[in-house]
Amino acid sequence: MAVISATNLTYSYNSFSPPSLVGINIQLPPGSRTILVGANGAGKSTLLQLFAGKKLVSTPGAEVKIKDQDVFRNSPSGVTFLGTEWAMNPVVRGDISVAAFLDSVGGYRHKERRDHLLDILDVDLDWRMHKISDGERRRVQLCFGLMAPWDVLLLDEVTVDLDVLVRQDLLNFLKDDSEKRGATILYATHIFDGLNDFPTHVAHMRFGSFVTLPTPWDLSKKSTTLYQVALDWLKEDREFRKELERTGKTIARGARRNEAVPSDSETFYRKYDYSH
Ligand SMILES: Nc1ncnc2c1ncn2[C@@H]1O[C@H](COP(=O)(O)OP(=O)(O)OP(=O)(O)O)[C@@H](O)[C@H]1O
Repeated sequence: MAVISATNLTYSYNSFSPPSLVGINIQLPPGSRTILVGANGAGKSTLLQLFAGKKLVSTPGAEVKIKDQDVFRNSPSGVTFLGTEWAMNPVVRGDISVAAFLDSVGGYRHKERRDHLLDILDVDLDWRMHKISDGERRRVQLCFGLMAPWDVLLLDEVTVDLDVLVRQDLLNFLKDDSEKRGATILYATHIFDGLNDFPTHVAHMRFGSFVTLPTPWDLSKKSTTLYQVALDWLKEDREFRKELERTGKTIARGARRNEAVPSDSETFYRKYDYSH
C-alpha cells in the first residue's frame, strides 16, 4: 500500500497561469526515502506543498492522499513539512533564547528527541534567536520541526545553509530515524553531495511532470553516483528545452515557465543575494 499518493494531479496556481503540475500519478511505499530531482521551476516545491495540504486541488478526478486520507480536507496526522520559507519567518527572529523558543513550541514533550537533535545540529540552548546567523537559525528551526516524531516528512531543500558536517549528521539522523520507525521521506534538493546512500528511490521531474517516476535506488548495483545521475538528467532537461525552442514547439505545460513568478529557491536566493 502507498503511504503517499497522487492520482491525475494537475494544478495551476491561478486561472491565467499555465499548470505547474500536469497529470501526476505517483505512489510512494511506507518507509521509502525519495529524492526529487528537477531543474528550477520543474514543480518540486509545488508538489511538496500540495502533499502538505497547503493548497486546495480542485481539478476534477485529482486525488492527493497521505495514509489514504485527502491531505487538504482530512489533514492526516504525523505529516511534517519543512521548506525554505521558514528562513524568512519573523517569529524566529525575536529576542528570545533557544531554550524558551523550543519550550514555547512543545519541546518539553519530546525531550529525548529534542536533546538528540540539539546535539546533532550543534545548537546551544542559550543562543538568542535575534543574534544568531542564518545557518544557526536554520539549525534551531530544524530541531523545532523534527523533534515531534513524524510518519511522513516532506522536505523542500532545507539544508542549503548548513555546514557540511551538520548536514551529514542530519541526513544520517533522518535515514536512521526512517529505518527504525518505518517513516517515509520525500525530499526535493539541488545538493547531491553526501546523499548517495540516503535514498531508497529517486525521481526526475521536468515541466511539471515525472520523466522518471520514483524508482528504486540500489547503491550496491550502481556504478554511478546520485550527483552524476542528477547532472545527466539536468543536461537532458536543458537539451529538451533547447530542442523545443529550436522547433518552436510547446508541451502540455507549454515549457513556458511563468518567469514572472519565481520558484521557491529563486525567492530564497534573491532574498539572501549571495552574489556579493
Ligand atoms: N505562487 C505562484 N503562482 C504562479 N505560479 C507559480 C507560483 N509559484 C510557483 N509557480 C510556478 O510553478 C512552476 C513550478 O514552481 P516550483 O516552485 O514548484 O518549482 P521547483 O521545481 O520547486 O523549483 P526550484 O528548484 O527552483 O525550487 C514554476 O513555473 C513557477 O513559475
